Amino acid sequence: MANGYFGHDNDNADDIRPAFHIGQHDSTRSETLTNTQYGRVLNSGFRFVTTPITNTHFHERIVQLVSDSQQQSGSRVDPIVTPITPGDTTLFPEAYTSGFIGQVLNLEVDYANFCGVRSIIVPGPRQDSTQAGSGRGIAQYARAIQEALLIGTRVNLIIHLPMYREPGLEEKAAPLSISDETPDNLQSSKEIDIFTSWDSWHVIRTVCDYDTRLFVALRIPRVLPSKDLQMRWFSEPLQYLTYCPSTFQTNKGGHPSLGRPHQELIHTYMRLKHAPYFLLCDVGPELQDEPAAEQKIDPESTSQFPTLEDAAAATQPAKTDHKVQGHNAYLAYLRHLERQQEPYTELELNTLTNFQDWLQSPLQPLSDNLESVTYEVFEGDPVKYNQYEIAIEEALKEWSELKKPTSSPDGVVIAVAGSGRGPLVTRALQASETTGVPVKVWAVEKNPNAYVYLLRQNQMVWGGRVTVVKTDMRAWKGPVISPPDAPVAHGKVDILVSELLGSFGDNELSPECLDGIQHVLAPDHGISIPSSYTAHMSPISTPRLFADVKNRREGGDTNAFNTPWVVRLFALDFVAARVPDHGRFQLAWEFEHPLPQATMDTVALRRSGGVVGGGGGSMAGGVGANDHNARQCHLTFVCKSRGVIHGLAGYFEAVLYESQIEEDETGNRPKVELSTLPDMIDQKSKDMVSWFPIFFPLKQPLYFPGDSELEVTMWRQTNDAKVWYEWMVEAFRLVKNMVAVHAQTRYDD
Ligand SMILES: C[S@@+](CC[C@H](N)C(=O)[O-])C[C@H]1O[C@@H](n2cnc3c(N)ncnc32)[C@H](O)[C@@H]1O
Repeated sequence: MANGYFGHDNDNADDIRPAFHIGQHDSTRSETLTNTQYGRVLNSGFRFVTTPITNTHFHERIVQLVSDSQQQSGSRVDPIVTPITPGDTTLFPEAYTSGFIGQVLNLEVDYANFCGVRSIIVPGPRQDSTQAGSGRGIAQYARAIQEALLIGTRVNLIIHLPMYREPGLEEKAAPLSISDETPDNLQSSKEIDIFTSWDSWHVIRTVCDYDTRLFVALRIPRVLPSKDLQMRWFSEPLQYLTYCPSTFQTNKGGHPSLGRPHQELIHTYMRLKHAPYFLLCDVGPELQDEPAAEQKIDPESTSQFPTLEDAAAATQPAKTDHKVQGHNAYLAYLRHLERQQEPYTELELNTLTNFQDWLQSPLQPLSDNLESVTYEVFEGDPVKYNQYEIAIEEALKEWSELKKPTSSPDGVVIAVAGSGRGPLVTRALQASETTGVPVKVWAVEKNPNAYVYLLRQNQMVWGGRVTVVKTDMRAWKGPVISPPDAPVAHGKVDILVSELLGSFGDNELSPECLDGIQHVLAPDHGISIPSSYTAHMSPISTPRLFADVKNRREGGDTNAFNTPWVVRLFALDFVAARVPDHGRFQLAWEFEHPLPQATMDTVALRRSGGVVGGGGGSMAGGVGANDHNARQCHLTFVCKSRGVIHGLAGYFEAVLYESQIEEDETGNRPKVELSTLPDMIDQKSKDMVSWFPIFFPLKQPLYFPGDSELEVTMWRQTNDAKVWYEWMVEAFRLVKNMVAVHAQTRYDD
């Protein structure tokens, strides 16, 4: 059948794709479904269905109450709503599907909570706070949701909101009172501000203090907004994507379908680890032939609650009902899209999806001794090691071409500083074999357990070609070059290979360790792989991570907001625009190795206490021997759309080796590099997963208006005993001749 989405697909059955959970909602439904009706909906292919908590009887009762109260002129006291009666609802504890609620939230939430309901979809506000005259309404709405979360202690509240307010398409509901009506002149603006609906959500969740039981059901419009709004919603806790028939277009075969932008949006959103469910609204099946449950229970019998048996009997299906449910074209189309989803790659299946937005404390390989299994995880990513091997190969080739001297008569002396279980040692030996340049390899490691492993590797794999040394690299005197029976003499190293990099480059103290071993490097021709590394950052909106960090702090981790977390950032919105001179990702600072001799001489002088007055010693009270590794940056990010940030995403790049011979037509020398920057990783080290980004959280989310500048100041602070980061973000907006300022300051120790 052409374009009917029934066909078999030829995909590989082993491919695993994101699964679509598709439910059904009927906006005209006023009663809980009977078992038969429920079965019918499930039989037509839906996985779940919504039910109202209360019925029209309840709604009419409330409207009447409001109207009576308004007629009592001068009355400023709210009418008292009597409790829900059996006539007000067809939801009983044995029915437990999710549902829409209307007015009088607390009563309904409380009752639903009693019935065992776990998810309640609450219609969102019909106007947004940024629309004139609506601010108070949103505040009240948010306050009501906050209270409902307290009352419904086990339910998730899911606020149904449009992605943006499509002009003329907003639902028109009968207002409860005259004061709820909006004057026409407030609705007639021709300008479309697409962020107003998100603004309302932001107010609601802020009032609810980022409660982790608060979610969004996002109504998808027929015309999608710009990508920045799509990504803003992507970063929010999405529970449902709701689609009405009006969202779909009709294809040539007369069947509902979605255009390319919609397909791309679904593709993006469905890569989330906790992907949203689909809710198809008002697409059938028709269930009118089944008598409504309400008709079987006398709405006036408010004094007598039916027994569970009576209620169950009243909702039994009619025995004569044999109507077969038809094919649902909307559902079939979504199933078709499900089959079109890209299968997960090996990398996504095994690593990336599991780690999405999962906060990890950064490793401290200098102060802690890593376990074998941690090394095994490192070794699972070949990309990093391939890049190192290429860098060593290039260095050896050029060593030979430039006829550089070697520190040993046996060949180029390579020391792998911080060898772990030895993967870089293996790569160094391979590079020597590939290039034919002889090498003498030393493996230096301070972890006593990894040292045992290295000794075994040397016996079993490297054929005794490596000298293994157990020491802190900063205390190593260099390769022993004297014969066993002569007084000990130390030689130099030609190529110092290390991998001490953290997610922000320098955060695992690579600069401090490499400074400490630099004295073994051959002074004139010795090189370091890596030769330099840089830290980069971008301000981000990550409401879920903010809630996670907040919960950790409330759970007793008092340093949760002072910790830079390692995390595979995924559900995030990069709020900064890409504009000339102010990129989305900006360079914070750089480290280079080896350091110039003059710097090393100053460090030595300070350490020996030889610098007195004028420049010696740090403000922190030490001798200042590590002051040269302090850094500071002040960066300006431009934000076109308004939003909120929850922290800074940190990345790094490293130059492993830069050619000393070749130059391209623009005078640049070819480099072997690593990068974790989202816009560079594919070019420099595709598929590398050894490092996830780092997240520097803010203690309070920082809201900024449209056309703002975010100014980020960060420090790498150091005294003689430790290294730490401090960070601060300010938002500026130019208002005629005035400057509006918000500020945040955070630090880590
Ligand atoms: C990130 S791991 C890398 C290990 C290995 N090169 C790899 O790629 O699998 C860093 C290693 O450096 C070692 N290390 C860190 N600081 C050191 C120091 N000051 N002296 C010696 N080893 C050190 C750690 O014990 C750890 O084995």
